[in-house]
Amino acid sequence: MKTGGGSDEAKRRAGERAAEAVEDGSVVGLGTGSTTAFAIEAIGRAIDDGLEVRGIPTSFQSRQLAIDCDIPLTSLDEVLRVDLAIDGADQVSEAGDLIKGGGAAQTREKLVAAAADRFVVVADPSKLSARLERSVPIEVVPDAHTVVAKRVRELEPAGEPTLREASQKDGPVVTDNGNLMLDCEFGSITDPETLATQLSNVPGVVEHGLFVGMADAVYVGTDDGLEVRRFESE
Ligand SMILES: O=C[C@H](O)[C@H](O)[C@H](O)COP(=O)(O)O
Repeated sequence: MKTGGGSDEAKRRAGERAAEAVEDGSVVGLGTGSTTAFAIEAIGRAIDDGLEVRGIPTSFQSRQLAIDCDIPLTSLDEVLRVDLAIDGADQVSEAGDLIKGGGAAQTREKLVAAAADRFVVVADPSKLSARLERSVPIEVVPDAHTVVAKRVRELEPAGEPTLREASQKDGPVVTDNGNLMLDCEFGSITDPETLATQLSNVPGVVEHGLFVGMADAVYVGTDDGLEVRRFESE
């Protein structure tokens, strides 16, 4: 599993606090990554104690973990809405915008977050930044990776794309959806909303990792506490 930079204790605090917000009888979106894993495990323990929920996983990883935790699963084909989606982030700006996709899961994560009444992000302080400035992960259909990379270089502001290479396989990372990943460096992103629209408009882009105006709250765990930042999602 990909792991973020923060301490496990900080991640655990954020994840477990988010799990406390899951209500009996609800449908919960199960995000991907090392921070959300703490929330999924806590939901599993609550189910052992009688909580009734159904989960919608956002990746192979979160599905497997949910199965291990005996969380009953459903899908967006079976339910019309998600009550609460819980997910991690690679970077969180002061405005509450996110960069996601460090684990190549942003496409299903965005689907589930967009279907949710409430979207809670779990993070540790290493994820916080005044502006978004990490590279933006973009899932592309395999035939399109060269032309999408060219279009990204031609954007204003221009991005510098790198095809994500697998670490224990020759060749590229292949996503859960059978696609490839471009990590695109834009420097400090001054207008995430415009960049998000530009990227969505490039043919061959399946989904990018900019989540603009989507988070309702960010739970930031630390080694000895927790800060809750609330936002008005669009
Ligand atoms: O594709 C992966 C997801 O967007 C993750 O939620 C994100 O990378 C954060 O993961 P972690 O909690 O392990 O830092």
